[in-house]
Amino acid sequence: GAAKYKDPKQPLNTRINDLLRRMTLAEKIGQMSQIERENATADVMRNYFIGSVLSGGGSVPSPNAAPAEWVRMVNEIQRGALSSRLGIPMLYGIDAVHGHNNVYRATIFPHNIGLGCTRDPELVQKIGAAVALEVRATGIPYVFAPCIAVCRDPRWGRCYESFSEDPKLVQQMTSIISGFQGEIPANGRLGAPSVSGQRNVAACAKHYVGDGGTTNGINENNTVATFHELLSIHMPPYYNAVIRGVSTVMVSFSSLNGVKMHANRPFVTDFLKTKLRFRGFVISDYEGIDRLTTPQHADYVLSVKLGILAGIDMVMIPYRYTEFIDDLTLLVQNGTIPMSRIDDAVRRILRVKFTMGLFEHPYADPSLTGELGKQEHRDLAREAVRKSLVLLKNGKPGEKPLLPLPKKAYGGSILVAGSHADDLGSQCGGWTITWQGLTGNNLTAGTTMLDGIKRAVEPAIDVVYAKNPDAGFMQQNKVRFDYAIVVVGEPPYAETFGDNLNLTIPAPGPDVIWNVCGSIKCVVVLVSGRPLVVEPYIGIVDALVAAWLPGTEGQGVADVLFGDYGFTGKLSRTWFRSAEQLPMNAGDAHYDPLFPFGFGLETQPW
Ligand SMILES: OC[C@@H]1[C@@H](O)[C@H](O)[C@@H](O)c2nc(CNc3ccccc3)cn21
Repeated sequence: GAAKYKDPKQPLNTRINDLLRRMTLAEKIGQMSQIERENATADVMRNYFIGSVLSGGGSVPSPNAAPAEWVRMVNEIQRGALSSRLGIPMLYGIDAVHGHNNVYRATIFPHNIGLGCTRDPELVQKIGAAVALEVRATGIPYVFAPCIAVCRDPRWGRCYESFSEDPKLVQQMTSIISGFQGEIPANGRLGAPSVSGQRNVAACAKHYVGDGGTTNGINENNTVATFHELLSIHMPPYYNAVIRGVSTVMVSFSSLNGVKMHANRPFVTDFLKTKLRFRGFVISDYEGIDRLTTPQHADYVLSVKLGILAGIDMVMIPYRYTEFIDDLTLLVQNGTIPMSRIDDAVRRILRVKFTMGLFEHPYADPSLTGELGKQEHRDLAREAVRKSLVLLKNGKPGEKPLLPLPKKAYGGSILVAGSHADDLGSQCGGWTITWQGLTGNNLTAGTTMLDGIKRAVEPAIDVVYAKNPDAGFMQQNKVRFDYAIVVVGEPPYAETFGDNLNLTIPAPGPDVIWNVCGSIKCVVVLVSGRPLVVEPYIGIVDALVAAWLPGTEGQGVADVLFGDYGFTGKLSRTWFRSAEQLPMNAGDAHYDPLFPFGFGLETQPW
């Protein structure tokens, strides 16, 4: 009859063993290779037995491609993979780190720093489930998310990808894994990968381990920590991820006490695989093994040897896949890498593919294309925006609170000022449509905060928008406006481009605050991937709101500013006074924040 591995009624391990014993070394090494989609022709897939394909940030079939075009592309690559001798389906992975963020018209949710402020793990689980549907709408079954970093220094360019500085809060937010993958089955085996069905996706807990603890927050740098500090700060979210059946774990570019994680066998193999009993597969980061040497790729045979022997099972080799395959083949044939290591890697990869039903459902489900950007998901994102906002000041001493704002301004007009009030790209931040993100309003479908404000106020109210009002404008209009909403913040950035040692509000934000708030009543809304230096302005503003990176559903900000909902958000990380204090986290001996971890004023809805 049919080969046992093709029979879904066979026990999982029977299928794995039956397939593994049939595989040549080339087919095994092919399964361990993940290449960039632009190289993934049907011929390459078939001839190199490629097991996985990725979209790097911004890698799309065409600009503003519709779901149907994504489906066609993914299916075409899959056809190539299935035409190989054993017909092992390929696994397509993409970064869906705050919605399906590479895809035009996808719902973009608040980045993780804002989700941490909601203190709502159930909401975050629903977000995972919604994102899974939007990812499946494009025929993709695997996401490089969630980032479960515990960011300990906001000078790190990726701090917004971290739910919190507090490991317990990050542990709670691993609920997103159960949203992505579905809940583990009652009889599930601890550490076994678990994807419930074809409306779920395989997830990836990243970046293992200590990515959020590097010195001065320098991206991809060195985390100095005792074993106790590591286990009490950076490791806890991985316990929860493994218990929740996370299918994959991505290794961090960073080092731990001087040892590169991509070459760290004691942690990748002995701790994660043996001690924590993780039974999914470990994937490298993008050219992560190349970066084991300085300069990167200086000794690729050594890189391959160290990475694979450390316990990496699948290697993200976007372009140099033939070199990887040749070098690994050589290392196995000359006995440097035992076949048992290769077999462990392939078993783990096959376990994920069999468990998630990829052999039975290798192609996209075209009935799901309508899930992308669905209004129901946008409403969920709008709720998340509302709950992510943190109210840091409301009313000057001895004065009544400014928020919630009245929807009818007595003088008939309000001022909205600042670059970030009408900039969809900036309110989404990095990892949106492109790797680094974009400014402006043409990148995708969404609602700016200005749009939201205009919809929230009474029709008769005149909303005047001035991106960068100078002192003259304010002088001429001193009595015209009842109050102003000033929206300023950071430009979009990702990874190392976001590393920043001073954390001040970029120009012309401070000038806008001085000009507007020095003249009329104002609420400042800060759009940023982390706390910034605000102490100099605290006295002059009437109210201050941290909005983080809210995503496409900007009207969630107006919902709370105008009292349809109350402020409930609580800081997911310490708000420092100046960068000279950093790193400074709750629990530290010297703790002198402007606003402490957990702080957040509340308002009642009208
Ligand atoms: O996009 C794949 C991975 C991502 O999952 C990791 O979290 C992140 O560390 C990561 N960095 C790169 C390298 N940068 C890059 C991004 C987009 C296109 C090309 C290179 C790729 N990736």
